[in-house]
Amino acid sequence: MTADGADVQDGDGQAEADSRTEPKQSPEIEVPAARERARAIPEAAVARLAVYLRALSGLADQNVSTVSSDELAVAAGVNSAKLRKDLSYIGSYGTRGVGYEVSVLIGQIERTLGLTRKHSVAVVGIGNLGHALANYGGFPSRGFPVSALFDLDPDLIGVPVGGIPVSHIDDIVKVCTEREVTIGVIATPAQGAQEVCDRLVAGGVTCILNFAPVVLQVPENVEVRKVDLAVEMQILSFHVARRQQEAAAEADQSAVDGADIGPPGSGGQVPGDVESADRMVERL
Ligand SMILES: NC(=O)c1ccc[n+]([C@@H]2O[C@H](COP(=O)([O-])OP(=O)(O)OC[C@H]3O[C@@H](n4cnc5c(N)ncnc54)[C@H](O)[C@@H]3O)[C@@H](O)[C@H]2O)c1
Repeated sequence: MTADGADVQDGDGQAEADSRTEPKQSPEIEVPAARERARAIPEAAVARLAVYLRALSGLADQNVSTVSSDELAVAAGVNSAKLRKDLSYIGSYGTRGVGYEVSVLIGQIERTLGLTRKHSVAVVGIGNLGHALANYGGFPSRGFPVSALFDLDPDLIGVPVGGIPVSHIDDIVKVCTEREVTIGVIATPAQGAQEVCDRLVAGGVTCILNFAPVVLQVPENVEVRKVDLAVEMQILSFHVARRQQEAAAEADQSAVDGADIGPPGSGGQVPGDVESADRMVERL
């Protein structure tokens, strides 16, 4: 894949104005600066960085060495101005006429997302959701191997799911410590989720992905993300409703505009557009 000449232009970010080339990799200076930048990255941009990483990994698999922002934006399904802005948060501006070096950008995003650290995942609650998560083959290839499963149902203990035998919840601290689990996925009912969380933390887990419909209390050094598909659907619903409102407002506006340029003698009203005229009267 080749880069287009117009790749690295000012998008929407002031940060893009000063530099056009990749900062030199100097660990002594680069690491604290990168940490500082990572703190300032908006949450939504962090989520998109993960999407760029997936697209970049696909390009690397095809031996693509450079990519333009337009090409990467298409591959990631975002607009290229947003992509350039997001990459500016991690100090990556690409090179004019060349674009971004795929391997360098992968390294930068991985460092920013903390993926250079080895992760190991435990899933707790091997019911419908836990089974699906444990059987999903996509986590190991993205750097998140599942290494432990826990439940309290005696029928499940010792049964392999996705190749890993389910351990009893009472062994959670010991097993998590031994297997150096860093991410705990809670897929138990709400009741009991806090206790599961506390036990994961006691086993050294510092990242919790919580599917249970409950707000968890954790120490300051522990990061929690709550996954709620109903919330995602509500957000989708909000966007659709907003689009419909915008479309209705536009239709109203064009009715008003149409009324202004109506045929001579019509008093500005397009014949038959009684409903729009009524709305105009309401507005007055
Ligand atoms: N966030 C979402 O979008 C979403 C979607 C689906 C389900 N969920 C939630 O995920 C959770 C699991 O749903 P499910 O359909 O898989 O339920 P499920 O009843 O099929 O499975 C729950 C499992 O947890 C085990 N369990 C119960 N208490 C436990 C404890 N203290 N320690 C260890 N294991 C325990 C049970 O034995 C069972 O195997 C529920 O809280 C549900 O509300 C969330």
